[in-house]
Amino acid sequence: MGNLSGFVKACSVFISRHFYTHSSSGYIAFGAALPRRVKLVEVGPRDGLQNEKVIVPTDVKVELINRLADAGLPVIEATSFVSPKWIPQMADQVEVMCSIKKLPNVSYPVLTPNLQGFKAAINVGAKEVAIFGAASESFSQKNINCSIAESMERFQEVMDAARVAGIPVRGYVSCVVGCPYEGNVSPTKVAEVAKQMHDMGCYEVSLGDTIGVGTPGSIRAMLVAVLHELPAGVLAMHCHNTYGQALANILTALQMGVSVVDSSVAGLGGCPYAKAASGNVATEDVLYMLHGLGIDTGVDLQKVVEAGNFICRVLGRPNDSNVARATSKL
Ligand SMILES: CC(C)(COP(=O)([O-])OP(=O)([O-])OC[C@H]1O[C@@H](n2cnc3c(N)ncnc32)[C@H](O)[C@@H]1OP(=O)([O-])[O-])[C@@H](O)C(=O)NCCC(=O)NCCSC(=O)C[C@@](C)(O)CC(=O)[O-]
Repeated sequence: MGNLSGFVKACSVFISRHFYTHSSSGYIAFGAALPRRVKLVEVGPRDGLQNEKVIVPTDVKVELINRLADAGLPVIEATSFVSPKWIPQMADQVEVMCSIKKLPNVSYPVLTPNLQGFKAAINVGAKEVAIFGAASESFSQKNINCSIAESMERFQEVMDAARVAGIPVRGYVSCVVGCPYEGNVSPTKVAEVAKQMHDMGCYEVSLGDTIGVGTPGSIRAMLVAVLHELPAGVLAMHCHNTYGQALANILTALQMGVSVVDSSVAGLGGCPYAKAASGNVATEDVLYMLHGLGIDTGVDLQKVVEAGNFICRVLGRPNDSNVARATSKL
C-alpha cells in the first residue's frame, strides 16, 4: 500500500511538473511542455496582402505596419523584393521600406528570392531578409520558376552576400504537408530542404503549411522528421487555416518545442501560386490562445484587433479573426 501511494505521489509530481503550471494570476496553464515565451512573426503586410487583386495604397501598407509595430509585434515582414510581374501587389517595396517608422526593437524582414532582390533590399536599408523555397518540385517551379536544386544555388548567392553584409537570413520551406499540384509531401523531403537551408546559414527555418491541409497528425509526423535533423530552437511554424486546423497545428508544434509562430493580422493571406489556400492563421487568434495558456508574447492583443479592423475596412471585407469578430460584438 505504501508503495502504491508513493507511486501515485510520484506520478502526480511528474504530471504537475511536465504538464501543468500554476501561474501567479491563479489559473492553471497547460504548462511545462510548452514554451514560456513565443515569438510571433507577423506576415500580414507581406503574405497577407500579396494575394490581393486590388493594389493597396502604399500609405495604407505603411500605416498597417506602423500599427502592428506599435502593438508590440517583434517581427513584421514588411514586403517582398520579388518581380512586380509575378507579384504586382509588392511593386511598391522600396516606398514601403523607406516610409515605415523603424522602431529599434522591431525587425522588418523582407523576402528576397535571389541576389537581385537581396541587393535591392539592402540598398533601401533592409536589416534582415528571407529566402523561400519549397519541399515540392512543382510548387517551386510555379512560385519561383526553378527547381528545388536551382533555388538552392540562387539562395547560396544570397547567403554569401548576406554573410558579407552581416544580414541575418530566415528560410521558408513551403508545402510541408501538402502541395496544390502534387498532393501529399513526404516529411523526409521537408527535413532535407529545411536542413539544407539551415546548413547554408539560415538562423531560422519557417515550415509552411502553404495550403492549410495539415492536421495535428500530419504536422507531428512532419516535425518528427525535421527534428531528427534540426533542433526545435531554429524552427518556426507557418500555418494557413484553410481547413480550420491552424491553431491545433500550432499547439502541436509548441508541444514539440517550437517557439516561433508566423501569423497574419485579421487572417489575411494566401499565395497566388497556391490557389486552394485560404489566409494565414489570424494573429489575434494565436495571441488569444497563447495568452490563455499563460504564454508571454509581449504583444497587445487589442491593438492588433484594431490594426486588423483598420485593414479590413480598407479592403472592404469582414475580419477573418474569430477573436476580432467576437470582441467587436462585446
Ligand atoms: C523569383 C523570380 C524573380 C524568378 O523569376 P524569373 O522570371 O525566373 O527571373 P529571371 O531571373 O529570369 O528574370 C526575369 C525578370 O524578372 C526580373 N527579376 C528577377 N528577380 C527579381 C527580383 N528579385 N526583383 C524584381 N525583379 C526581378 C528580372 O529583372 C527580369 O526582368 P525583365 O528583364 O523581364 O524586365 C519570380 O519567380 C518571382 O518574383 N517570384 C515571386 C513569387 C512570390 O513572391 N511568391 C509569394 C511568396 S512565397 C509564399 O507566399 C509562401 C510563404 C513564404 O509565405 C510560406 C508558405 O506559406 O508556404
